[in-house]
Amino acid sequence: METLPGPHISRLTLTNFRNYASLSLELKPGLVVLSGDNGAGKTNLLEAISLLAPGRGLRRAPYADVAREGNDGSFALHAKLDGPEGEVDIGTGIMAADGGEGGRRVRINGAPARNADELLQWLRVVWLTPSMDTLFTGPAGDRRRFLDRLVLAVDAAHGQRALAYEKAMRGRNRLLAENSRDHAWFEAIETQLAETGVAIAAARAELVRLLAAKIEQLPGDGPFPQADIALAGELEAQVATTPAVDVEESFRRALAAGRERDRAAGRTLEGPHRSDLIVRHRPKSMPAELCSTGEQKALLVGIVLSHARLTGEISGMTPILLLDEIAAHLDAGRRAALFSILEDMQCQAFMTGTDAALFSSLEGRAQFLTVDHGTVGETR
Ligand SMILES: Nc1ncnc2c1ncn2[C@@H]1O[C@H](COP(=O)(O)OP(=O)(O)OP(=O)(O)O)[C@@H](O)[C@H]1O
Repeated sequence: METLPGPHISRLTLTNFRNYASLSLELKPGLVVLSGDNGAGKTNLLEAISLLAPGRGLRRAPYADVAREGNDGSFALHAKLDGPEGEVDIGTGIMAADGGEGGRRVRINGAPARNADELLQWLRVVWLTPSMDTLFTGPAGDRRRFLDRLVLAVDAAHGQRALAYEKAMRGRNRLLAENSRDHAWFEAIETQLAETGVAIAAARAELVRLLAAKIEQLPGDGPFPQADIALAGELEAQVATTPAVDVEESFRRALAAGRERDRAAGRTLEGPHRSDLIVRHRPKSMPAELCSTGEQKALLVGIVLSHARLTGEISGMTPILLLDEIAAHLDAGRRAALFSILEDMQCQAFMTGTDAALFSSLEGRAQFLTVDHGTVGETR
């Protein structure tokens, strides 16, 4: 399937965002290199772009931390997008009067959006940050969150599904904590948990199936090794072989049967909030968590690039990629390979580094910007 060049940000404006009092940047399609000293504001810029996707951005920070310190607590971002369907204006931020309550506002072409999920009609943003270096060795929750973001990029309904599941789970946990024996209440909540839980598991299983097929297309002896990916989770295993209604029913029954056990534990012990993503380094036949730091990074890059291709095919929109300190763990050969893959994908990709020299092979093929204390200048 033919993938069109992705939408790209042609202008980005920041007001009172982190260490930027005000900034207006003209951006080109393709590769953008942001270099500057530690603390200059490179990651802050990527964070701003990540807020053009639903959610709390790549740091998952409270909005109070995002607003420029010493100000009134407000911040605003504007992006002009050039996409297959023409130009789109996106605005998001927090007003001082809101105080962060009720989430950030989103406007698309001047009109208020119902929620941030509407952004997915216009662009997809995918990121890879140094905090993800511990993805394979860290807690399962990090991998679940990573997986759910991958699902959300190809299936815009996934965010609402996850919210509905969490809400139902909080409701059930509250009943457990209150020592309630209200059977009808439990049944109503557990029915919701079963419906949304199975929908989550099915969406994850579908994503893993599609992504695994895409990973197959990475060259077997290439710079970014093929990963074997699988889901570890009761529901995810069942949805692969059993009709969803039957999985729902058995999950509902298991929840009802597990009430006293969960009451003793103080929380719901079963469900897709306990699942994990299992990754193996295929050429080495080794669990990802036992690979070297550089090997894990290369594995992750392979997964993220495969996912970006998949997203481009499914949504028709190649995602905008945010690659924070990407060059740090990659040797020269892998860096060059990454650059040429990104160019082939025709996506706008932002890459940061303290050392612009790591990107010198991109001279004439990328936009180079220097970041310095909350200002950004064009270097060449
Ligand atoms: N709300 C805020 N208001 C003002 N400044 C902030 C705010 N939040 C963070 N900063 C400042 O932003 C700077 C960090 O910027 P950023 O994380 O983008 O750095 P970086 O260029 O990516 O650096 P590194 O190379 O070290 O990763 C710090 O100096 C920090 O104090």
